[in-house]
Amino acid sequence: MNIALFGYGKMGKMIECLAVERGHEIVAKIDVGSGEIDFAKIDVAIDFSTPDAAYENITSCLKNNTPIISGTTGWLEKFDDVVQFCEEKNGAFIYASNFSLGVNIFFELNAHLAKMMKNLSQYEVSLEEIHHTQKLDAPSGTAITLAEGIIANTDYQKWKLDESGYKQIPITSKRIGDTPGTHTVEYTSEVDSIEIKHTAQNREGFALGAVVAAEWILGKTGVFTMKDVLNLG
Ligand SMILES: NC(=O)C1=CN([C@@H]2O[C@H](COP(=O)(O)OP(=O)(O)OC[C@H]3O[C@@H](n4cnc5c(N)ncnc54)[C@H](OP(=O)(O)O)[C@@H]3O)[C@@H](O)[C@H]2O)C=CC1
Ligand SMILES: O=C(O)C1=N[C@H](C(=O)O)C[C@H](O)C1
Repeated sequence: MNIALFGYGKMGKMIECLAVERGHEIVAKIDVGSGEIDFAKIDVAIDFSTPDAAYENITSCLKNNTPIISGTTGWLEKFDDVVQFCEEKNGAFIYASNFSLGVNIFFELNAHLAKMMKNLSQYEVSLEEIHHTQKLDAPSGTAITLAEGIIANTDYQKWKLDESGYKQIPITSKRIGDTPGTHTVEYTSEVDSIEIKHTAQNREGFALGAVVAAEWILGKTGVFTMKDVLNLG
């Protein structure tokens, strides 16, 4: 499969290694200021760029009938526009705030726990995410997905960075060294606390998930999620 990488930073480089190991060819590495793109030779594109660049990268792939996998976080105010555009173009698109198998299992666990906690008003929920100091967005996309999973299964109505409130989930974001990504969901009462936690040891799980998603989407049309790819739940 011929893969184009939009964004050739920490993730782009890791994806290149894994994709080549799995027998794919990287036919384009698109970074800031790259010239014209020859879409004719691209089977599928993978975008791990920046919050400012993702929308343009994704829509240019859809305009050129190129399936696109995006893991870039921090641009989701335009997500609905992209979904509509993908449908208009009869294109193929997957976004995931986190491509790792472990985090996608963690998302299922989070939803299940939230259902169990729904009527237990003595517990209050909070989220914490820790990432490396170069990260541009906060809270992390993964923390937002976790908060949305709790909102969908309880009476909580929204999340807020660093702020508790009525029916509101507080998210704390910490930036420490080179931390690849640690997410904790905690329910606390007067007498105890329940905690579930996912710790990425490195970026390999994210990169492998993105390559698996690229392999999976070839020949399909529509807007999909990692739940479709991994056949979870
Ligand atoms: N969904 C998931 O599983 C994961 C998501 N992420 C997300 O992926 C994104 C990238 O992460 P990471 O690789 O660590 O970040 P990096 O900063 O290491 O890499 C981003 C790259 O994108 C480049 N870039 C900037 N503008 C454009 C553009 N217009 N088109 C193409 N590339 C561009 C940057 O170039 P320059 O440095 O010159 O600006 C840089 O090389 C982030 O949003 C992060 O949150 C990260 C890990 C896992
Ligand atoms: O920027 C990162 O590094 C990561 N970003 C994603 C996020 O915002 O959730 C996924 C992962 O945690 C690493």
